[in-house]
Amino acid sequence: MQELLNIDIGHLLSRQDHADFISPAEFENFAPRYGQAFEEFQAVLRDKKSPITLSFGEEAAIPRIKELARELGEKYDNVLLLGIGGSALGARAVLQFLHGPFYNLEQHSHPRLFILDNLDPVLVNKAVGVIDMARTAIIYTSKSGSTPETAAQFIYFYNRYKEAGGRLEDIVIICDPGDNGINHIARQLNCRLLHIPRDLPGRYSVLSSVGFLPAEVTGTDSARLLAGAATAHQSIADTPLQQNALFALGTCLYELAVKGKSIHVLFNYSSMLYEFGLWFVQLWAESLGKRLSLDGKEIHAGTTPLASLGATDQHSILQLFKEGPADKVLGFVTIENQPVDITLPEAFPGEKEYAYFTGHTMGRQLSIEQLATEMTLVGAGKPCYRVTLREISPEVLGALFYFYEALVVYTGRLWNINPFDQPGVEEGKNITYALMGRQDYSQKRPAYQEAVSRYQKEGVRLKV
Ligand SMILES: O=P(O)(O)OC[C@H]1O[C@](O)(CO)[C@@H](O)[C@@H]1O
Repeated sequence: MQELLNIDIGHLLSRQDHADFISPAEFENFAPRYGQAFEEFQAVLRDKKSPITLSFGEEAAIPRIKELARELGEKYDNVLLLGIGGSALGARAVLQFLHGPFYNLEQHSHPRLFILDNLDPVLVNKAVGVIDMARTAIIYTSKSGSTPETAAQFIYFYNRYKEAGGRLEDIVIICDPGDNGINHIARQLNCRLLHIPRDLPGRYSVLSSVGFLPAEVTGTDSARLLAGAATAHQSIADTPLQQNALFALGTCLYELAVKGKSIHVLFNYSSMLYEFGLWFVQLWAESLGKRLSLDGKEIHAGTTPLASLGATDQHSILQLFKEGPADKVLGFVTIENQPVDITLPEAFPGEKEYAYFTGHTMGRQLSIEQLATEMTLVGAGKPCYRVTLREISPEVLGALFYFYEALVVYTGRLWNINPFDQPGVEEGKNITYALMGRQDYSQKRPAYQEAVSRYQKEGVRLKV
């Protein structure tokens, strides 16, 4: 049987020395140079000692998650998921990949799923206009429980839910098991509570109750997502260096970054992968973008992730990819076996711009366009790799999530950084807490207020 994922790195390599690609000598040097780091990483995976392997322990939680999803489905027409970043992007990716963008408009036996992942009064107001709170269950997902955007949304919808006569014990809270405000609230409400493994960071948590419950609500078997991840895990952890796809790709991406390819584009050739692209952006950016190395040196690690959609973005950003700065490496993601294809009937036979479509399928046209795009980029000196997905299925998506999580953690080792923290986002949060009047930030408030007014005075305003 065909593999869940196939990785082609052939067009990251060149036949001779080439500044934009990996040369044969550089490639040959991978094993002696990085082999030990990779084999150590494999050992950590095999021993299930990496935070990402905590997902496999979540198998035990699946029966309870299924039961909860079934109950919510029986009682409610809608499920409203409140979360942001890693607490929402994975669920969005699962929904889009397995059900497409029109899930909420289709007729089916499962509840509609609304994922609100922004603090935006206009958006919230629009949602309120279409969601009947009396027929809506709430899932509040926050690893830390202190993320201010999600907390504000929860406060608002909790009140609307109460006003609509909602049963407090049906609210679902998904969070870290620590002693924090969100757990206190869960106990106070006596509501449903699911815990995320303590050492599983939010952006790596899609393969836990964070992704599993919304998936199950829409009828996706989360055990199949996890089974796909387990297949990828086994291949990454057990395949020797020379044939290991993760070793080859991760090492190429790191070496290309060092050679100045500072932007990593994921060019997804399926609208079903659009949200996966957003999940990838957070995972790559927050994990690898680090000022300090593990030994405290200022290194400003990482490359900038970008998500693009084929064929759509051939008509927007492709021009820049091909002829703009030579600072990008591109990964194409394609689907080998589409669940449906559409054959084009004969039309306008006398018009040469239209006649040639007759008998072609849209799927075939998309794969021709993907190949044409990739080939022209490689021809223009832009290194490209390709990930081919066997089909649209939970197993494939689980494997894809896990593969990119492992890719990030391995390349994090090469950068010598911690891929599991995000110190850079804390300062902005602290200013928000202080200015919003959070009690335990009262001492810091005057200094922040002064800094804010100084900052605003520095603005140079021009009229249009
Ligand atoms: O799940 P939480 O704790 O609400 O955090 C949401 C997001 O905020 C961050 O902590 C910072 O952006 C992300 O890492 C995380 O996914």
